[in-house]
Amino acid sequence: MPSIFYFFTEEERHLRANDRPFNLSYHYANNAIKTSKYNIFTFLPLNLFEQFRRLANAYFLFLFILQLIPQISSLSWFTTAVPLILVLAITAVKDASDDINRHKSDNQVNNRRVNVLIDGELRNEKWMNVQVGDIIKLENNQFVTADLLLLSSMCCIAVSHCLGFLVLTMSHWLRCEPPNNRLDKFKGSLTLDGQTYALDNDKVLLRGCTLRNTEWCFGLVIFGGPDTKLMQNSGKTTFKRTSIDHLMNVLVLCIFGFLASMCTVLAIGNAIWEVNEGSVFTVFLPRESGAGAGLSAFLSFWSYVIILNTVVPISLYVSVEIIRLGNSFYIDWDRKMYYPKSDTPAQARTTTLNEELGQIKYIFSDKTGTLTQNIMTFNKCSINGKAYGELFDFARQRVEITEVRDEHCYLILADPKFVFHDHSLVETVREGNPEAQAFFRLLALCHTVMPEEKKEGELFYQAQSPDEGALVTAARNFGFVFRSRTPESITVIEMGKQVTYELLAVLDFNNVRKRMSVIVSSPEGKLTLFCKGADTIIYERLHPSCNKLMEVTTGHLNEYAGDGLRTLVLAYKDLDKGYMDEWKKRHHEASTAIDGREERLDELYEEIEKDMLLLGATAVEDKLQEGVPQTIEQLAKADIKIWVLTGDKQETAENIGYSCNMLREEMKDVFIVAANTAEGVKEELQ
Ligand SMILES: Nc1ncnc2c1ncn2[C@@H]1O[C@H](COP(=O)(O)OP(=O)(O)OP(=O)(O)O)[C@@H](O)[C@H]1O
Ligand SMILES: [Mg+2]
Repeated sequence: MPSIFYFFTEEERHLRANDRPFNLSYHYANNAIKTSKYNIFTFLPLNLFEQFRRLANAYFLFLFILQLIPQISSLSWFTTAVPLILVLAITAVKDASDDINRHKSDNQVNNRRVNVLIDGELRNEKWMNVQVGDIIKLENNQFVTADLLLLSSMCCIAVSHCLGFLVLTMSHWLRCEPPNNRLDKFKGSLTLDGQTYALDNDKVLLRGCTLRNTEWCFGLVIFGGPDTKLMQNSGKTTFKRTSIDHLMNVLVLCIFGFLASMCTVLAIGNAIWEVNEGSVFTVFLPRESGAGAGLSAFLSFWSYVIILNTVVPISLYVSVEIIRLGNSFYIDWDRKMYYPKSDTPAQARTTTLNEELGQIKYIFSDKTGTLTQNIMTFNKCSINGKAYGELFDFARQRVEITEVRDEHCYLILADPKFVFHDHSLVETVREGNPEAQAFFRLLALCHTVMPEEKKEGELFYQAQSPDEGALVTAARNFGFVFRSRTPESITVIEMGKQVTYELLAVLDFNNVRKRMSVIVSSPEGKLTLFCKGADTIIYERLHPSCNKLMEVTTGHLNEYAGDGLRTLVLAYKDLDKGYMDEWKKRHHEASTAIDGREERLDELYEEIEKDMLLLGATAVEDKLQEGVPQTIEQLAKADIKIWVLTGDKQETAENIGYSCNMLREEMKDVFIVAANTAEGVKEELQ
């Protein structure tokens, strides 16, 4: 391939694993990074240039130049030069020390070591010497060196479809998109022995991440150093201006105008004086005799600029900055903004925006984890039309509390911290109620949790979403212990008996689908699809025979939502072998398709996730964080409008809104905007 490509903007990246000469011909950036701005030689000119881009400095420089002209200045040059040089020097020292720190951190990162596969053996190389196309080996808890295509790993965690180790002599060819800053998208393809495989976001590890729960992995470097998504995202920070800055700029400009007009008037006066009286005053300013009145007026215009320069309050900028700096110290020191539990003081991250704090009109907040604790507890459930969980009497007080702990010998591996306030459910499961068992089997199978069993009998769950963690833990304590998973199977201990299910497909969750499913085959060969998701979504996809059960369950769901609990609906469907085989084939085709992959998969999911049978619903509680209602009340008093983002069911969201004082009783008609398009929303608002 011609190296001419280098001169054009890259349109598509081509590379081959472990073929340095080939990859080098494209002149891709290697893995060294540079965040520093200057080196020894460029420091002085670049830094001065940057400093003089600030209005105050440029203004003083201009005055200084005027003062150097003897015909204009009656003041000596050092009156401006000394303060200017002082300011420049202090800033330069600060910039230099910042840049030295950047150099240090660059060096530290660039000199990290990683194992690179070169000529068939692993060599310990510096990060900066890693090239695009190299195969590197990462170990647990190591930082990911560059943007990698995951080739193989011990314990595939996020990646269920590993590509298998690239045999190095095989003819292969990798094409992918050029470097960009989209963290959530990656498109590429791998041609191996004439077969093309699609590569997507799931198969790349990005620089800046850390490898976890994985003994080792091999990855192929796709983007290095400045081309990595991390570096592509670290753009220049824009300088933010507050409204006071704007006002100050306008005022200073007006004062400049005033100065200019004053000098003009004085210069005209000077010209008139000279015509009438002659140039007697020139003892102060050395001027050649015989110069015309016009020239003299022009020169004296600039003299007045120097003499009257104090009307321009350029030091205002400096003073305001000092005030803000002091202000930010007060914020950092504020005892009332200190949270002792986690030892967190308030922190003024930027010193330029302090006064804007008093001008806040809107607060945009996330719900889960920001307003709430993000500690989910499985509280209630409805199985086949019967509700279990805390029982309340009319006065809404607990009447019967029986805690479910691992007092039963069959509950091996139970989580000792789990409590559930209703004993009848344990009895129901133990008696072998098929729906209750299917309910917990579903919870044990349909999720993306990773188990970790460090010691025999000590099981930990690592859940990306805490809701799922709570549900799987619940199943575990009711006798359906999710024990381990591989990309092809899930092992569950059901009422003390170990059962391994073959995992045929995972229909992932995303916030458009609002549901997730798994298709598993039991050891007896029975094929089942288990699905859990938002009630509205699942209800649309149920078999008509569930109508009655649906009504009862809806009643329970409304009750749960009324208590502000997060609900999920569970459903299942038995599949027959012939259909599944055929579906699986189409699924494989769709998942390796290069264009329209997502749409095709969605269609297939839609096709199989229908006519399901309802099992029940779960209710998970996520308590509000301490002080949230009080804080929101205070904010509301200050007339600050608050927007909260959540994916919860509408009733749940409303109830949480009430419980955290976002919505108050007197706000009688909460109105709902339910449109899906920008236009629709506008119309409804009107
Ligand atoms: N792991 C999951 N499996 C199946 N369905 C889920 C899962 N997580 C959430 N859902 C459903 O999808 C809906 C949207 O969830 P999503 O996670 O997108 O919301 P969110 O924006 O994270 O909201 P929140 O911040 O309140 O969690 C939820 O109301 C729930 O019904
Ligand atoms: Mg969520």
